[in-house]
Amino acid sequence: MFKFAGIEEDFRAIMEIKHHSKWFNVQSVPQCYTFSPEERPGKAPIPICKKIPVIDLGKSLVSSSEKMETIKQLLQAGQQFGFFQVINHGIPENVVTQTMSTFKEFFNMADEQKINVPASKGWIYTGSEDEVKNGVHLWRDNIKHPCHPLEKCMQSWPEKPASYREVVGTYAAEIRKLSLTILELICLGLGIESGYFDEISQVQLLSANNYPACPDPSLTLGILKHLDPSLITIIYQGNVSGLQVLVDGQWICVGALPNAFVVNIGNQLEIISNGKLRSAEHRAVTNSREARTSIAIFINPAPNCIVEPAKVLLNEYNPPLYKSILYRDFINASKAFGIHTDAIQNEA
Ligand SMILES: O=C(O)CCC(=O)C(=O)O
Ligand SMILES: [Fe+2]
Repeated sequence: MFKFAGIEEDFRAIMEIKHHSKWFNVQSVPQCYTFSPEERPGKAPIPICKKIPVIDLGKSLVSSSEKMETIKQLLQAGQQFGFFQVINHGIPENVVTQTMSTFKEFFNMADEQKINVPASKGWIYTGSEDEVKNGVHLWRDNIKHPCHPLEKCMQSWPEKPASYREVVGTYAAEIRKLSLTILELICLGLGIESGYFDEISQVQLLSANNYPACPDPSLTLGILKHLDPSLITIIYQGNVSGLQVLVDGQWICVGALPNAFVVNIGNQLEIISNGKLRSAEHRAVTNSREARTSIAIFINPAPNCIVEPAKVLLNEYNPPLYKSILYRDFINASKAFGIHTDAIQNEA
């Protein structure tokens, strides 16, 4: 009995260290996670905004007049908020729930299984300890990797959890179909020739986030205010809200609706629409009650695509408001993917 008492104690001590070694297991927000008063969310409550349109995509299949109505709603939402939600989108609920469970399982794995060498692996895991913006750590862990074409990238995805490749592959394929449907409806609404986006939307990048519960959400952020460098981004946030959008200088919160996807206009679609659709600044905040998982899929142009206002939208009264730019140059100049910008472009 005496012989093992010490060992047991050591074991307990090791378990304690392991338990506390999770960066978010703290009683208060450490200084290195505290954003400046200008950047932090603060204590003022930001209620869920009921005005962000929830668009029933199923209706667009019913008749051509319903389709025209859906297109009108998409364009209005893209102009006014740069954000909308879609329901009745045709993606089976079990595909979405399995994908969320797989990511939760992934983020719960021990760090040794997640840390990797991005250049050789084809996926990038960034734990909060390694992610610093404006000198402050983000309150999130993140994984990024390309997800189209599947046959090219899937074999380089994480091997654990065992279901990762199959489940996330199915999800990515469903999101691809949905994003092409939305882009085609927007295309029709803008009066651009059908199929314009098929060619220009060949890169698809997945970015999943884990935002643990936080002892003081007023001080820190999951993601700082930013614009997406995509055509569109499709986000699933489950039933925990935390996404906020800046509309007319005010932060508003996007409600978490069951089985709905949040869609936002990225700055490449703003350019192509010559400013008719807007890309709105947004951020992710934390909460003190529960962890939040979100899955964002960016639909992007290929690095060698020239992005410019669509020619049919331009005339003497509507001059181009944006210069033509090679997507690679845009990404390199904006450093939209931070230190991983090169790795992500090479892998795409
Ligand atoms: O977690 C979210 O809801 C926001 C994700 C996001 O804005 C991004 O990944 O660019
Ligand atoms: Fe974003």
